[in-house]
Amino acid sequence: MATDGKSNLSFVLNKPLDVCFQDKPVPKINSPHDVLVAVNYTGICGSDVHYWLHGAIGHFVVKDPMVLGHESAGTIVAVGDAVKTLSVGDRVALEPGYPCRRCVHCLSGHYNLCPEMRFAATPPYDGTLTGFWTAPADFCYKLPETVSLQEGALIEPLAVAVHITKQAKIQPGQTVVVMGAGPVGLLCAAVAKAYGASKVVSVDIVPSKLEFAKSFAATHTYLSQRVSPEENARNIIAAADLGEGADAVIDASGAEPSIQAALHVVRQGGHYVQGGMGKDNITFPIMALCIKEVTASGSFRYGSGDYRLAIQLVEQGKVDVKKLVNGVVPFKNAEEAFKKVKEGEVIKILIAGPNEEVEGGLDTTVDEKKLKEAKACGGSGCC
Ligand SMILES: NC(=O)c1ccc[n+]([C@@H]2O[C@H](COP(=O)([O-])OP(=O)(O)OC[C@H]3O[C@@H](n4cnc5c(N)ncnc54)[C@H](O)[C@@H]3O)[C@@H](O)[C@H]2O)c1
Ligand SMILES: OC[C@H](O)C(O)[C@@H](O)CO
Repeated sequence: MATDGKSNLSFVLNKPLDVCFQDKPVPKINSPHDVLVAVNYTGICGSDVHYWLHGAIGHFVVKDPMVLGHESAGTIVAVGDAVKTLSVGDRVALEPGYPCRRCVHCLSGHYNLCPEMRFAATPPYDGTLTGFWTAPADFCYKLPETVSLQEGALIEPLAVAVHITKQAKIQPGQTVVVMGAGPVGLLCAAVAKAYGASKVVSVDIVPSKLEFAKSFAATHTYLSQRVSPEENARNIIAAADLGEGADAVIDASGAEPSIQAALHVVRQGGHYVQGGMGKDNITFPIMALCIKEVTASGSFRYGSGDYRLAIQLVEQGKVDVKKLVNGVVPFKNAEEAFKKVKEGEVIKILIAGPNEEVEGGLDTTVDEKKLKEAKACGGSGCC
């Protein structure tokens, strides 16, 4: 068997700031529709860092030790008898949440809203920072030849951005403002451009993040000031010559001042999408929403078609996810990687699987100096 002699070492959160490595049994394929995947690379998401620091996100509380990680790509090592679409050796991006497939949300195509969702590294479910992972074959997406396994690990946050940006209903030639230039905001900016936006304005409170955004996808940037949301909004409109306002505004910060400014930046009849997750309750400019007849949507994770589109965007060279990766660390350095994300020293860092050789190790030279000013959540309130 391909797992012989291989480690199923897993990176386990016991309680806040208390992690350990545990050699767990290699999981078994329990359904003929499942596959067994050797995990090659895993990215760290803000939510992983949040669980590591606080042991909870909202009502999701880590009560028992939980394996972290959900942004992964791997290689198929075994397939169930009924699997027709994947073979041993295929390289795949892992979609880390499995819905019930039977409820009204699943049956209407919105499986991301399934109340029975089993999502990796959302308690009580273990995550993908482990040697081997079993998954339904239809939640493993074969990577094209030209897409690397490291890029494959970035498909998860890109799928988040695809889902958010879809809700913004961007038409070719339209203008888009993205609040927040962390990984999700950067990817939303790139997806908006791929959807044909003529102007994509990245807004943040950290100058170095905006410099990177300009080199990545943004046509314009704006450094948010400590002024009223209305004034920030007027400045954004002026900086990018948005006329009456932006056709679509995406919040990828979760920060209250950013959300407030967003409602003043969007044009009459425009679209506003809430992707950022910060405080549960904020003061919200509801009159602007009403009077301008803004269409507002929330966005949660990803649904039908989002992973496939994310992979296509990478394959076609429309979103260069490699640019976001500052370095790759061996599995034994997983906690160090979490610290670097928390300190805002990296945009994305990948942790190699426990059976993966890593050459070179972490390289934060690209952005180390600049990004040191940033905090992991950039003050959005999530951490
Ligand atoms: N909707 C979903 O399914 C989903 C999935 C993943 C992440 N998220 C959320 O999306 C958000 C972004 O994720 P990320 O990984 O890029 O996080 P991040 O913390 O790296 O990025 C947030 C960015 O917002 C910036 N920011 C803070 N205050 C601001 C302000 N007033 N104006 C403008 N920018 C401001 C920060 O400097 C930072 O660059 C987070 O809130 C995260 O929880 C949502
Ligand atoms: O990318 C998926 C997200 O990280 C998760 O949904 C998390 O933020 C909430 O559980």
